[in-house]
Order: sequence, then C-alpha cells, then structure tokens
Amino acid sequence: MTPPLAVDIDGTLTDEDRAVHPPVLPVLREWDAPVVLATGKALPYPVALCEFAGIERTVVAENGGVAFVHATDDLLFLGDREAAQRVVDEYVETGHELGWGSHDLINRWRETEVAVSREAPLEPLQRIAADHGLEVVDTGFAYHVKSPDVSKGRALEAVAERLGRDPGEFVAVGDSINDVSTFEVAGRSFAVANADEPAREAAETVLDTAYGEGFLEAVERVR
Ligand SMILES: O=C(O)COP(=O)(O)O
Ligand SMILES: [Mg+2]
Repeated sequence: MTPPLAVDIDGTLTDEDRAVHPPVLPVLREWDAPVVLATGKALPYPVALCEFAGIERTVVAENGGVAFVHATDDLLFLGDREAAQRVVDEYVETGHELGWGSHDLINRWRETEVAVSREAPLEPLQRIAADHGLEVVDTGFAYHVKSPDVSKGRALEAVAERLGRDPGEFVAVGDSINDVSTFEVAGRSFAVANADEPAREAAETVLDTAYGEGFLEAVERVR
C-alpha cells in the first residue's frame, strides 16, 4: 500500500536555486495516499504550493506552529507569536535588523514564530531568545525564533490523527534540522544528499541524490 508522505519544501522539493524542481509536481499530484507538506515557511506558501500542484491543502507551516488539514477543515495553532515577537523587538531595540528590507514579506503572514535573515548576527538573537525561554533554529534558509515545544513532528502527529493515520505510517523526506522531529515520528525517514548534519544523523537513510532529485529517489524507494 502506498504510504502517506510528510515532505519538507525548501531544499527537498526545490533545486539548489530554491525554485521548485518541476518533476516533483506530477509525483505529488499522483501520489495515492495523503501528502503533508511540512515547512518552516508561513502558511500561505505551502497552501499556494498545494493549490498549484493540484493536491489537497494539508500542510504544516512555521515549523509546526500552524497546520491545516483539508479533509477535516481544521486550522490548528500550536504556537504563539507574541513571545517570539518580544524576542525580535528586543533584538531590534539593541540595534540589529531582521534583514528582510523595508517590506518584510517573510514575517508578514507568520502567526506563531518570527524569522530572521541569516545575514543578521546570530549570537545576540540566541541570547535574547534563551532569556525568553525560546530557541533559534537555523534551517540553512533563515533563523527561526520559536518555542522549543513547537515542531514539525508534533504538528504531524496532530495532522495524522485528523487524517485517521498513525504517524508511524508516514514516510518523511527532508534536508535540515527542522525536519529531525518529523523523522522521529515518521515510520521511515530520508535525508536528501544536501541535508545538514542533524538531518543526516536523524534520518534512517541518507539519499544518494540531492534536492528535488533526492525526493524523487526517496519515493522510488518506498513505492
Ligand atoms: O523556511 C525555512 O527556513 C525552511 O523551509 P523548509 O522547512 O521548507 O525547508
Ligand atoms: Mg528544508
């Protein structure tokens, strides 16, 4: 039987230049079991990707802070932005910038965490986050200020329950530290070849191929 998928977006369904790897689209569309896109990005991004890929909008966004389940029409909030906002306000007050320019489209639709550019200094952000009981996760694409209780894996458990599935039925594919929690709850886990060290260590299998081609390799292995 075809297993349900929990798939990261950036670095896993994309190419090196961050554009979606076109051959993944028909694979997602024709997959004969639930597909959950699980990303660090704000909710509109995976929702739009589902729309344009022609699949059900079942997604985990903001590293598990928000989730939507198409089949049950459930919108879940598993994190809360206020604490993360206090951290970045203090970061800005002490002279730093989030680094997204004058129109911050990265955080505009973010509801439970705040993202900071990787060009901004990390150490003061980590220090302020720790003072507020939060953490900073470096996905390789951005620094995410979030609650340590929020994760893609925990959100996947909530989504799986609503889909009437066990999280252990899922096959997870990802590329970075924010996918480790997904790997821990899924039954099988694959890190694409471009994955960072924490993802490689947590995954059951490290794939031979990178980026979107790595995702295609993973689905070939479980089909
Ligand atoms: O937004 C990020 O920093 C990473 O996004 P991803 O979880 O889809 O890889
Ligand atoms: Mg990723």
